[in-house]
Amino acid sequence: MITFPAGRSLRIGTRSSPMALTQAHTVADLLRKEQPNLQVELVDVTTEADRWQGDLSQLGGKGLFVKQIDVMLQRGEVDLAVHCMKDVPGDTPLPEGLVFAAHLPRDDVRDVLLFPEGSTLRTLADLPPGATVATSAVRRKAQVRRMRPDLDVVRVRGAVGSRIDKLDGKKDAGARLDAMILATSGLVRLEMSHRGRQIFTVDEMLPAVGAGVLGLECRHDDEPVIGLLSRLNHQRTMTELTAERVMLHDLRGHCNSPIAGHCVTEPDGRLGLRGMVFSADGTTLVQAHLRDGSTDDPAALGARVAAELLRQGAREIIEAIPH
Ligand SMILES: NCc1[nH]cc(CCC(=O)O)c1CC(=O)O
Repeated sequence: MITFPAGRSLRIGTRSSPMALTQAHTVADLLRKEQPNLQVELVDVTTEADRWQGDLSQLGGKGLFVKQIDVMLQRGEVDLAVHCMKDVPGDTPLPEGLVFAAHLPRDDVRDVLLFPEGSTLRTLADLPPGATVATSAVRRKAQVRRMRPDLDVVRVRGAVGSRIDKLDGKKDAGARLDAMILATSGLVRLEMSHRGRQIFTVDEMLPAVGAGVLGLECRHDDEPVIGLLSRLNHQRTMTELTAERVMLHDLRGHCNSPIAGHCVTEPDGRLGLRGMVFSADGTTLVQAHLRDGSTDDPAALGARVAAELLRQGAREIIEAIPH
């Protein structure tokens, strides 16, 4: 076993949003538990995507949140990046020389509905016809439209905390929002889970590929860091994530693709993977669910589900969405 050199400090590159900082601190704490006298340093990175206030797809997609930190990692300016796997693009290979050395145990994958502070509403069904629901993900928009075609789904951007401020009318007065959809895991990380009302089941709203998974990325030749990180790896999460990401890759989803994918280890020990591809308005949808995957070869399951979705016309649906 390669031990981490005494005296070397580990630099974690992180965005300065509250959620990114919480995630970086969580990883720093886990690493210090593995190696009690480890020096960990957080290096703040403000990405172009953090500064951009417009539609992310115009800037090049949400992959930009990870790209800038990846460049610093390649240059050796930081040693470790903590990425939400949901934000790691599936249609492009990992940047040269970088590797995910570990994935933490998956958090809650489900999406959750919030209402403005003080509202007595509890579920999507409580909203009056034509009410406004905010979300930035086409995947969520399409699935809301399936449950409530009468609702007006509008885009919202920014860090989770500032989105909630918008919902509460504390920002952008005028753009009244009646409800908002966010990731449960994000709310939990920000200690705001008390704001969640209806948690959607995965049947109601299939999660994004990689939802709730944090990936720890480093240089592929940085053996001391790889050795340290690999002690934090959660095998089941890694296996399920592999099936989902192979599916995403085979679908060649672009950053704005309305693709959902969720893999679970079934009680019988087999892998089950469900995938969905939606048109932007949610009116067209293809789906596949295979439950006979082997944990020894999650990639094969991902490829089979992707092939089934493509057979049903997924390519045409994906290409029809502007990107
Ligand atoms: N797109 C932003 C983003 N990236 C990861 C999460 C939450 C954590 C996760 O699902 O991994 C969020 C916030 C949200 O979607 O509400």
